[in-house]
Amino acid sequence: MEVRHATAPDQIPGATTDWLRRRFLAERLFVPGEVRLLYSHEDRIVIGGAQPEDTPLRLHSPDPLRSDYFLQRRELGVVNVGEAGTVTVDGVSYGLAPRECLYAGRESREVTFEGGPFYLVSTPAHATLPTARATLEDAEPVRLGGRDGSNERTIYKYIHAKGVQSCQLVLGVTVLEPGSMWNTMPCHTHERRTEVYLYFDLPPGERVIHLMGRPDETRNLVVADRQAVISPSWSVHCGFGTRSYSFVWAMGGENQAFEDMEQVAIGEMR
Ligand SMILES: O=C[C@H](O)[C@@H](O)CC(=O)C(=O)O
Ligand SMILES: [Zn+2]
Repeated sequence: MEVRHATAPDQIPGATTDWLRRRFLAERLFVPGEVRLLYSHEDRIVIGGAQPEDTPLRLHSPDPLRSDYFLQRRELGVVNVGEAGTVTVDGVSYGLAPRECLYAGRESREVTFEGGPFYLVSTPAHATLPTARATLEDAEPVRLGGRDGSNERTIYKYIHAKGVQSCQLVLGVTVLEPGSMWNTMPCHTHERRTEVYLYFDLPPGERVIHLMGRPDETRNLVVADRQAVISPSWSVHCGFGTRSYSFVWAMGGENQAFEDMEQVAIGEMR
């Protein structure tokens, strides 16, 4: 498991493209036949990809966690970013349609994956909450944006204060309409949470130009399908694609108040 240290905004001026990509972009989470994990010290979020081939894959507990099993002190969100799939938690199997979500609570001992592939996001957990599946309908889809802004999109909230319960994880999926390019515009920061975006449903030859950094000191990352960007609390996170796409957004930190964000007017951005 790769471990990444936390960063500070004063490291951004002078940063090279390569440095930015090594710190903030996860390029290879999805490898056939593997569960790949990445530990970020930003709110101790672990992200990963599970891409089973002919045999099911099992969630292991890498040494940096120093735990008997992965979810001993953690909770987990799983999103199917591929075709139909099944996630089994301690002997109970949950079928997940494309873009659907499973929450696995703390102290779940055995998690296995078939089909998918699946994107994984985990945060430390102080309590044991029930494992639960969330379908697209459960998420009470909200339409946002419009044609004028090239940002017609539907946001599905799965794990949040009024949905599937968790200790700190907040997670959902946003799906852009064909012909819509922009996500999260106008953009924001949230001083009390780290957020990670995993872009998916993007055709192989296409890219998302993701903007990050302080509002008045932005940089871009050119992101391919099934790559993730870590946004520390001080960083904006928004982007536009060369085609429409979907993304999983997931947060961990001080609170779960989705609306607790600092809005950034486009005129403040540099
Ligand atoms: O803090 C919240 C997140 O950045 C996302 O929910 C934004 C998003 O999905 C969108 O505007 O499309
Ligand atoms: Zn956000």
